[in-house]
Amino acid sequence: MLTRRTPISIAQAQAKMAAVPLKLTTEEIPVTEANHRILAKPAQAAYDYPHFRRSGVDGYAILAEDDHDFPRDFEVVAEVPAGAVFDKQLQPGQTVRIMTGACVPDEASKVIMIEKTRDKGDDQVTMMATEKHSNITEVGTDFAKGQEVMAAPQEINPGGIAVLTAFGIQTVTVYKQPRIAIIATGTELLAPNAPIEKGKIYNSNGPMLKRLVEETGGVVDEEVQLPDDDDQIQVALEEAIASHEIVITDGGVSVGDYDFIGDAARNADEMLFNKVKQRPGSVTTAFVQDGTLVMALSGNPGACFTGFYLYMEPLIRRYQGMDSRVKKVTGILNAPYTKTNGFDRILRSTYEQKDGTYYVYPNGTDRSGSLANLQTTTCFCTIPHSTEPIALHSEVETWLLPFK
Ligand SMILES: Nc1nc2c(c(=O)[nH]1)N[C@H]1C(S)=C(S)[C@@H](COP(=O)(O)OP(=O)(O)OC[C@H]3O[C@@H](n4cnc5c(N)ncnc54)[C@H](O)[C@@H]3O)O[C@H]1N2
Ligand code: MOO
Repeated sequence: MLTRRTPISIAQAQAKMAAVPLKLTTEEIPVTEANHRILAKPAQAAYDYPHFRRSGVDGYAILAEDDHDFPRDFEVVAEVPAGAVFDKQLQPGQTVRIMTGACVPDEASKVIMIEKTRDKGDDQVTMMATEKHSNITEVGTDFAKGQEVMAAPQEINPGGIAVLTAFGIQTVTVYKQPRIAIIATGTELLAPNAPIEKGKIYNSNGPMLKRLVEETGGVVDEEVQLPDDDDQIQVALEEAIASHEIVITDGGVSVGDYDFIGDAARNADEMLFNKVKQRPGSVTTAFVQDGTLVMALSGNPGACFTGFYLYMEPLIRRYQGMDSRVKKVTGILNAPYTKTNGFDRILRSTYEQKDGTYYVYPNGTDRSGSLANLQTTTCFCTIPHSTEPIALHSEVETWLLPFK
């Protein structure tokens, strides 16, 4: 029997996803493994940085009282390489030869660069001229002791790893990444190494979804491909739900004889939606079962890609205390689009930004079943449902995609 579905708007579907309660948990991990993880607890400076007066050049440190009447001769009383400390007191007429990164004696006011000096031998050096700047980085120039060096939540990047490491911080508290299972369904799906056959296709959505999840900060620890077999799908779904925060299914969500995911949605603890007023991806379905969110994306590649960004990306980000990275802006439609639509249509597009305005270009086909433009799409734009074609240069809601 054909099951009737009640479609809701994209905004309503997104609101339902945003209202799903999530249990955010944290873990402590080594800083060296924290790249792209989301910091959950801010980090503080345990000491001033730098914590000693640091020479910015290779040269000679001098006292303020000697900083006049150049050229001028000095007695070189020590050499201070990086890592060493001059443990005496610099006297008038004396200098220490000091290297970049080395600790400048407290009493010195300036470091004269080597290029401005002449070595006279016998521990004597002539400084030819003074310097405009001290060439010394004072204590606490980067961070003062107790200052927040990294606020939370934020994504740690290689630069952030340097900041944390500079304070000897070895572990950080980050949000746990949601564990996600991907179940691709379809008897037409071939094994990756099988020869191509008439009527069959490779599971191109599976690897795409895995990378989309990973780029968003989730962990895919189960990836299965199943034929359209109700029993097999039910068993896989139950097992995946029992051990994951999120399960993504792909395909088999329409009303065909072999589309079994819709039944699981209707029988679930909570059905969020099983049809959205959008193209592509009107069949997109979401439900909660035993506390696990199941997102059923369309098998059609264009719809699968679109559905991920509209519904999955914000959820995976929220699991890590962060907002979606899909940036919503107003764009100007820079190519005609004459089709009328009963549902809002999300066009895979590209954009350019000129003088603060986003110009949006539909990126070839808008067909749900096409994957031709997935590599080159950089944004979506929404063509609102309407019985009239949308005019060229209309303002359109535009969704800039991350990683593009
Ligand atoms: N009678 C109706 N038929 C259809 C309706 C409808 O309302 N009534 N909706 C259409 C719309 S709209 C869409 S979208 C699709 C959705 O289909 P499913 O999500 O159930 O997906 P499948 O039927 O399994 O496959 C659709 C298409 O995608 C290909 N596919 C599936 N899995 C993959 C994969 N892992 N990698 C690449 N391609 C995949 C599959 O071979 C089909 O060509 O239903 C319409 N039908
Ligand atoms: O929902 Mo389908 O992807 O709209 O063609």
